[in-house]
Amino acid sequence: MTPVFAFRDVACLRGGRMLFEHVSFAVAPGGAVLVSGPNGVGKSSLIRIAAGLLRPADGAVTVPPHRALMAEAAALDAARPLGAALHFWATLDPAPASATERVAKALDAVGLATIAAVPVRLLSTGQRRRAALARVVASGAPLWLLDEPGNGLDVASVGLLEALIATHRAAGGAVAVATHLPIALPDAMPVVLG
Ligand SMILES: Nc1ncnc2c1ncn2[C@@H]1O[C@H](COP(=O)(O)OP(=O)(O)OP(=O)(O)O)[C@@H](O)[C@H]1O
Repeated sequence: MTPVFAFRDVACLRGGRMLFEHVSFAVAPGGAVLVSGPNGVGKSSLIRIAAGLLRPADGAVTVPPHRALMAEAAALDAARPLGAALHFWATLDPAPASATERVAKALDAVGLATIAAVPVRLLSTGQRRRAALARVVASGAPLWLLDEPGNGLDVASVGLLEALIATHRAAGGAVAVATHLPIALPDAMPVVLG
């Protein structure tokens, strides 16, 4: 198996404190990692290391060059209409389909197509989370890094999230989910911190 996403003996040091050490896993295309553990153990930090936003204190990280991160902040321009805000980022993705096509499909997939013209600042909390998910879907990235993706989502939207992850994996994509909420992630590799 050639892993698309792997940690080998990774350690994370933050604020002078060793959060975790010797974290190892390897995921093939279509695979998933489920990162769990109590508050403050370093779940978000692990995701940030995978995203390239935080340097590991030790170990080796294998990730594809193009990956999509869904974290607490949606990183969408609050003043722009939702569709335009997503389009801005989608034009930067190295994906074969056009940005316009990817954004339209992603908005449809998360059930926000009818509010594409609404400014991001007017979205509800759950809609904002689904917009962040649309950003991930539109990216076309082979690796999705999802930090607490279920936060702020209602039951139906969590089902939607699970279905989108399943579709991504069925197409050969990989995913890492850090969460303290239950999520259906069949055959995921568990990474339990703390
Ligand atoms: N920039 C920083 N500098 C120093 N320490 C930090 C920094 N960011 C986070 N930490 C600390 O690192 C620890 C782990 O934080 P992290 O957000 O990775 O945990 P988590 O497992 O995702 O927590 P939660 O479940 O509460 O979201 C916390 O104690 C936090 O205070």
